[in-house]
Amino acid sequence: MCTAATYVTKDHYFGRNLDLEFSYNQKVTIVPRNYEFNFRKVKPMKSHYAMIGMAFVVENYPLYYDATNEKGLSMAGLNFPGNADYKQEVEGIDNIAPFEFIPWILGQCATIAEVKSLLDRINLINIDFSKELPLSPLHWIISDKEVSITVESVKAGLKIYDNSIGILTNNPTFDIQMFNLNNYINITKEVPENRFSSKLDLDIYSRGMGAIGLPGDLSSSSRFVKAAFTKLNSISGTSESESISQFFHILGSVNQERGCVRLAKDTYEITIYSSCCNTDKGIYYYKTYENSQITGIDLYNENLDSQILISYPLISGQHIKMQNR
Ligand SMILES: C[C@H](CCC(=O)NCCS(=O)(=O)O)[C@H]1CC[C@H]2[C@@H]3[C@H](O)C[C@@H]4C[C@H](O)CC[C@]4(C)[C@H]3C[C@H](O)[C@]12C
Repeated sequence: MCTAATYVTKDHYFGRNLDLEFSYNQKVTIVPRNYEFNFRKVKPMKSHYAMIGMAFVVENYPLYYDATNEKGLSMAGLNFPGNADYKQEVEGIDNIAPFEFIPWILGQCATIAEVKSLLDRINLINIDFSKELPLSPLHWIISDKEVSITVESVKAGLKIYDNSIGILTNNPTFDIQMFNLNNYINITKEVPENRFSSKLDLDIYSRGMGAIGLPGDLSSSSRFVKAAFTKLNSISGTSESESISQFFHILGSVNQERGCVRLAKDTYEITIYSSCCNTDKGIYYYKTYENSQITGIDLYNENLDSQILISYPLISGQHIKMQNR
């Protein structure tokens, strides 16, 4: 499972939890403006917007999980098993493989309006990156500094939803996830009133009782509700430190701890990394399951006019600051 979120204070933030039972060798990867992007069915992109994000680099190709470009446009792919349906090639439109989708959009677009016009002539095709890295069943959240959309290629075609809450998890389809929020209309951050019965003298014996009924399990529909509630009620100061702290707390509300979701004997899904990109400043922050310290990588600290991919391996292991020695 995975969860993606957006958040605005003074700046705009975009990030995700990557939940899985194993790791590819993903790294924070910067694609400079003149790296040549090759595509299977459309013309190469020789120059484009620079971008930063998490990618598994294979044969010098960045297989992005999530990324942000220099215009602040961001995009993340999340698992969508059983629903994702990629199509056969169609002549006369842009046939893009799912692993090319993030570079295709972030390379050319600055805003969601521009993304929507590219999506008008796109066909997500069923082409594997390789035999070893076959098609991933994904759907995507794409956000500029103002708004977000969700893109789902399903049996019925390409669905584009306005994502007014800036949250995405996994199944079911986005329209159903949004409808499901109706079931939680009563949940509140406030001290609840007794609406059960005026004949009973019910007691507020604890703080937080307004949110009793907010799901706490790790299913994708429950994480959608929990992350939406946490994000929509989030308050923080506007400094970078306060903003990214709050962002990681939003993602932390739907973290997967090792041992709670078993997939097979001795195999458990965990939150492998959490990311938070300041999309205005181009700084990509991350934490990993074994490294709670926040690490940042600055897009603008690199030569963005080069042609060569830049990758930073994830720093692993805890970095504990001892205070009395
Ligand atoms: C599995 C990842 C999404 C996390 C998630 O939703 N996990 C939940 C699993 S489940 O619902 O509970 O089964 C996705 C996100 C991005 C994906 C990767 C990117 O799309 C880039 C390449 C694409 C290649 O086709 C396959 C390998 C791959 C490297 C992908 C592997 C995997 O599918 C990733 C890592």
